[in-house]
Amino acid sequence: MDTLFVQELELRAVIGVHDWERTFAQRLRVDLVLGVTTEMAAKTDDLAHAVDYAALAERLQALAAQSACELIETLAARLADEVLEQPGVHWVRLTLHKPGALPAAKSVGITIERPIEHSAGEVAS
Ligand SMILES: Nc1nc2c(c(=O)[nH]1)N=C([C@H](O)[C@@H](O)CO)CN2
Repeated sequence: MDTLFVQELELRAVIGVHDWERTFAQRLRVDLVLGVTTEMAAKTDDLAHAVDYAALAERLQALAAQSACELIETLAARLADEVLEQPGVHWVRLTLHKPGALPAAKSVGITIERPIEHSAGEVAS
């Protein structure tokens, strides 16, 4: 199994448990590691046989922008489900950072791991 990664993708989302957090979109960052098979993409040199990380990044940014979760756990799970909807993704490890959450810390966040069985998405061969 190969891995495809995206580091520090910027997202914006309404997120947080406090009333003041419900009034504006906060800046978040997400790190992704995807379990993928790359043999066919490498053999054909054709994006149609690869997981398109640019298209995936846009989908995650759009999903975050439309969301309004209270907890980072909830948004992370929804983002992971979206990743697993992509054909060819077998599993995902996703870290969601909320840099502004704790003034005394550089960042806080959560890392979740999900196998394809966790989602309704199908794996394309
Ligand atoms: N486990 C979590 N703890 C907290 C969260 C969260 O999303 N998951 N969120 C908050 C607040 O929204 C915080 O970011 C700002 O005070 C607190 N704890």
